[in-house]
Amino acid sequence: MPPKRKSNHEHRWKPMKIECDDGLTAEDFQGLVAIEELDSYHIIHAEPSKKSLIIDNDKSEKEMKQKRKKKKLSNNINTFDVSRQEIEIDNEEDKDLDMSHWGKLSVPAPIIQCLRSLRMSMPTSIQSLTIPAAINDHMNIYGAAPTGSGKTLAFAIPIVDQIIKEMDEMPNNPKLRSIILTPTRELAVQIKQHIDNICKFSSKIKVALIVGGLAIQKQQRILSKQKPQIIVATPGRLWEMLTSKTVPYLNRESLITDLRSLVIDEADRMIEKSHFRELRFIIDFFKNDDRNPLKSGQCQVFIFSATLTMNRSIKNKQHHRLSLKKSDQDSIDLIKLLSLDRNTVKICDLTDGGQKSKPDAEHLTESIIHCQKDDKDLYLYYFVLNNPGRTIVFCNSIDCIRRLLNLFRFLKMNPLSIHSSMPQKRRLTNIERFTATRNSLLFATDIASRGLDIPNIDHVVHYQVPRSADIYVHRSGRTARINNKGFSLILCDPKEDAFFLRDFSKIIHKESIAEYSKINVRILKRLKERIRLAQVCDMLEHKLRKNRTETNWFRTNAEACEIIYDSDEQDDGEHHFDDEIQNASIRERKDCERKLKTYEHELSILLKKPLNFRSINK
Ligand SMILES: Nc1ncnc2c1ncn2[C@@H]1O[C@H](COP(=O)(O)OP(=O)(O)OP(=O)(O)O)[C@@H](O)[C@H]1O
Repeated sequence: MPPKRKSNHEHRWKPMKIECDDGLTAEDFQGLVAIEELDSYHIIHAEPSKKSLIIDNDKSEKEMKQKRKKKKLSNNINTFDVSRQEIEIDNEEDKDLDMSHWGKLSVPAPIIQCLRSLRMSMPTSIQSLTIPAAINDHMNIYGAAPTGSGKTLAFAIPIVDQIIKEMDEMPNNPKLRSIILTPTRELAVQIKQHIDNICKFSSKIKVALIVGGLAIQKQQRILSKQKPQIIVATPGRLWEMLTSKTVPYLNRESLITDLRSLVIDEADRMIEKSHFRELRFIIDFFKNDDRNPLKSGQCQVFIFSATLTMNRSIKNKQHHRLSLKKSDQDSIDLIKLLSLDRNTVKICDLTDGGQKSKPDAEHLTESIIHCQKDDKDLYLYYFVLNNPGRTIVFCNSIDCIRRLLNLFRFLKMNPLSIHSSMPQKRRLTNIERFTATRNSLLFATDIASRGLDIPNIDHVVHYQVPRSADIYVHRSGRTARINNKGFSLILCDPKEDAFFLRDFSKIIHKESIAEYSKINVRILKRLKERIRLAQVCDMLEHKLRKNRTETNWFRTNAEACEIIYDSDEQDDGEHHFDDEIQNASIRERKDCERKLKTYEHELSILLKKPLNFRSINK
């Protein structure tokens, strides 16, 4: 039905005050008595023959909201009445799933229906161990389980269960009940999505994201307006908000009295130098109050990671790790640091002290290519061409990522990247683009090594050997998640090999990492020329960038000295900055541009020639 057209008098015209700030007097309005305005409308442009319609905005907005809500309901699982615990199931296939295993763990019906719609019928081992202890016995949980084994739901389900129980009692008075701390922003975004997925039965459960790199004002507004029961945060931004006292909802008193759970995800990372300061602030915030909710048991604590129990003497060997001061020794023991009574903590270690933090050999195939440092580009290119799919390549530095990104752009591989110097929004869109494309290549630093749950990553490549064993575990764990198969490849130069052998062998079982065998020397030779050309193009482009930066520097300085600067034309003599340098720079730039064009053209011809990988893979 088309919206009803309204006559003029039905609209809500409002008198408007005439402002005369611009020096206008009433006389200037020449007999005009008053102005009225109408702001609650929008115009729908009809077909050319018909007139446009003015629609009452209040009403149409309402209608649109209702429509949106209806659509949302039909897309998701339905019904919001938690107490009735009846949720309609959209998909006929889901009805046949046996969800009884979750019921046995005391998971409430609304969550089970969400899990059904996600087609998760069987709890994972860590979920089976921790959920009943958290829900029924209200234990604090200290959980170590392999990467991709479902640790997020192991803490998310008890947190939501607690909120459901409370909603029955006081449905209209939301309070901040849970804070989840994670080391990276991307992980926080993902945890929020996981929780949203199991809260679809109720629009009343709100989860907010408090992370750096995105507008703080917007996050403050969301907190004030939505009053979320759950906050997923990175410690720095949370601390900033707490201390700025700009959001009344996030005040000291409410945290001490209202909070019912605190999660420290990737806990071993959180106690490393870069995150520990802010985490300690937050913990001290609770500890410095006589009513410390962590100590009293009012606030349940969840501590999780795949490498939580990994032998610390191995992890701490690396220089970049927390150099422990004597006074900080205790901080490593999070249970002690949080003032938890050990009798209230359920310790679940499914990793055998870190020996089994990765997916098992049945699911994760680990491989290595020993090569010279200069040949890594070639082997990486070979591997990616020979193994189509979703591949994430980890590097130890941002410079390395930038170089590889450029190189693989010249090779027309459409690479993406993620590292800490990138604007947050681009980090998130790059992950989205990587996830949305079946054959995609992402270069990443270790900000992407922990926790990220991107579906169906087929391969992980360690372009540089990671600096510690736990990083190796987390990087490799981006593939082979939740019983899927995956492949991890290390590119190892002789220097790294010595280090790898010395420091990793105890934890990683180097003997289980086989030498990558599918190398065809004939194809490798052909790829060599492509790599050489791409490297030359990269080098030339780098030179060009440098030249531009220098030119800009000259220009800025020339302008500062009030000297006329023209990069392309000869100066007429009187005021010139430094002709010789300037002209050399222009010549160099033009030479670079010409060479770059030639090499790019040569490379594009080579890239069109087919390579027959099929014969090797048979
Ligand atoms: N019981 C389940 N059945 C099927 N899939 C599940 C189940 N529990 C969790 N998953 C899915 O498994 C994937 C991995 O879960 P999650 O990210 O929680 O792993 P993790 O143990 O935290 O991994 P990491 O240590 O790498 O952070 C997610 O996509 C999640 O939705």
